[in-house]
Amino acid sequence: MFHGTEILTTAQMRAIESAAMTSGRVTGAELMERAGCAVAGQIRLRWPKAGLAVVLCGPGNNGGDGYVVARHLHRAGWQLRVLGMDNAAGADAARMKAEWRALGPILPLTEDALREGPDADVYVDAIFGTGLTRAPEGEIAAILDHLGGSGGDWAFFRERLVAVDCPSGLCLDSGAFPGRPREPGDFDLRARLTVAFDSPKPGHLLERGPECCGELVVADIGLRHWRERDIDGRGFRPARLTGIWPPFDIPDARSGTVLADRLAKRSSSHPHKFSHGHALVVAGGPGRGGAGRLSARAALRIGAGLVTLAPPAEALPAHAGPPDALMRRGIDDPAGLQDMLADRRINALCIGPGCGVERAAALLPAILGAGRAAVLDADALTALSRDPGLMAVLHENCVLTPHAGEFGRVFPDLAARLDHPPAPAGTGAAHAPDPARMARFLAEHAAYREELAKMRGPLYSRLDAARDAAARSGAVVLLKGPDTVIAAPDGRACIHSAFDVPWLATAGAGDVLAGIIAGLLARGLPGLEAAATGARLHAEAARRFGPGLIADDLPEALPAVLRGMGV
Ligand SMILES: NC(=O)C1=CN([C@@H]2O[C@H](COP(=O)(O)OP(=O)(O)OC[C@H]3O[C@@H](n4cnc5c(N)ncnc54)[C@H](O)[C@@H]3O)[C@@H](O)[C@H]2O)[C@@H](O)CC1
Ligand SMILES: [K+]
Repeated sequence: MFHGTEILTTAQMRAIESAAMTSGRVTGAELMERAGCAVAGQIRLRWPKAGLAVVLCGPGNNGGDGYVVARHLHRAGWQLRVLGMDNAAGADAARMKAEWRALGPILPLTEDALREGPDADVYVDAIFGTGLTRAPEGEIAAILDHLGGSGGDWAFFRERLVAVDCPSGLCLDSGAFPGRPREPGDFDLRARLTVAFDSPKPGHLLERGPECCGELVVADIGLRHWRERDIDGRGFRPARLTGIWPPFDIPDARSGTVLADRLAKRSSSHPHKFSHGHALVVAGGPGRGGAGRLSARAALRIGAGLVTLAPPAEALPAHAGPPDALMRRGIDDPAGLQDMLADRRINALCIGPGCGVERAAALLPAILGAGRAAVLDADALTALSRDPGLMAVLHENCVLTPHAGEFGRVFPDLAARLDHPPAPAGTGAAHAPDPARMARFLAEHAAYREELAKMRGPLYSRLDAARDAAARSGAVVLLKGPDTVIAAPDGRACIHSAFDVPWLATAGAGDVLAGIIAGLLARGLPGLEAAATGARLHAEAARRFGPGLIADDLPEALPAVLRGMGV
């Protein structure tokens, strides 16, 4: 399975937490103590001199964490103003609240109380965490808007806001704010630092999450045992949702060495060019060649043993330039393609970049009919959207690489759900495991954990969309963006968050990605792994090159990336 940092949905997080507490080896109060202590520790690391902190505590366990933060900062000599609610729920949060009350007062959680006090050094947002089920309203919405800068002082709060688990109002399964537009909005809460617990959640990495969370620290609160092993030792790996290769400095990301292992295992000790596969890149007619050549160059650089570029015969002269390592062969029609595919050593195909929609539509049936690993990008996706019959021929070694627009063409209903997210009241109940189901989980955990991974948050997410698209098409779907989501038909999924390389959004970058994935497929990686590894290497090449990057630079940056990873 994939390696990288494991990501847990909020339902998985709750299940693991419940399993830990049910075991009797740790209590909810102990977990809360560890969580609050970790947040206070991170604050003290960044603000070594004790100052004034305002702690905003919501109605649930996120608020409970807030009272623990207040107590630890108080012990460290900080001045505190704690704002809380009357109706704190849950025994653990109530206990933490009472412990704080023995040390200091609790002011009402209102915008007036927040505004009345002096400016603080740190504002701790402990209003809502993984339990958010709907858009905040009334007084709490006013407080969150104020912290988001409705009073004109967003930069002031941005420097001082520390979020417990997430900025409140952010949905940790989707990275969007229920009740708000999906695009960046006025007064979105933006933290300087977010301290999450045990594992990142999808919402830390998708959509608005990375920008609004600020620096993300994932604190270990001692749940690893239950994440990796259930009480009878059979294993509770969150095997259905994993894998980021983070721009964040998450300590247990083991991606580099594991990737090296994976690629090394694909090479025999006496490598031959055919042992590294043969990729065929279908290119377009005269004047359209650049995109296909970018893909082909990338497939070569990532280590496919042989790469053949296949434009129409009349365009062969236009494709005569470097690299000389690239083979060329004209293919005019499906019969020509089938003829070429008689060579069984061609084990990975790439179609779409610069191909032209008509040509893609003509060749796609033969490409898919060959049953070999294939990347479908750009014009091939448009052709696919025009011929739903082709959807039935897709298979799990096909990788579809749509950006949002292409995704909307191929899966219009799923894209519409992303554009107009329903936010029905009470959907949160569906993603909070109830005690009876939890008991069943303890008996039949294997089936249940899969069910859990598929439970959804209050908003339809890019992760949900990619998974639904993969399940429907039977192919691996890589939904491109700064928050790329890669999903397999069986529900496995990866998120590759690369908000730190905005210069990767450049013409031709997608053609290179398609070529990298085709090259990895040729080298024998299965669809999901090829797509996720490709997304990672692609972003890493851009990161290494830096601003000023054009797509032509990406394949050339790959050797250094591979060297850096010990491949
Ligand atoms: N998962 C874990 O392992 C741990 C979780 N802890 C904390 O517990 C948090 C989750 O706690 P809870 O499940 O109590 O949930 P929250 O504290 O996030 O939310 C509190 C309650 O507010 C209600 N609510 C949700 N949306 C609302 C809205 N828009 N307006 C008004 N009320 C709303 C919900 O009914 C929920 O019960 C985590 O984010 C984390 O901070 C930690 O204490 C320690 C360990
Ligand atoms: K919070």
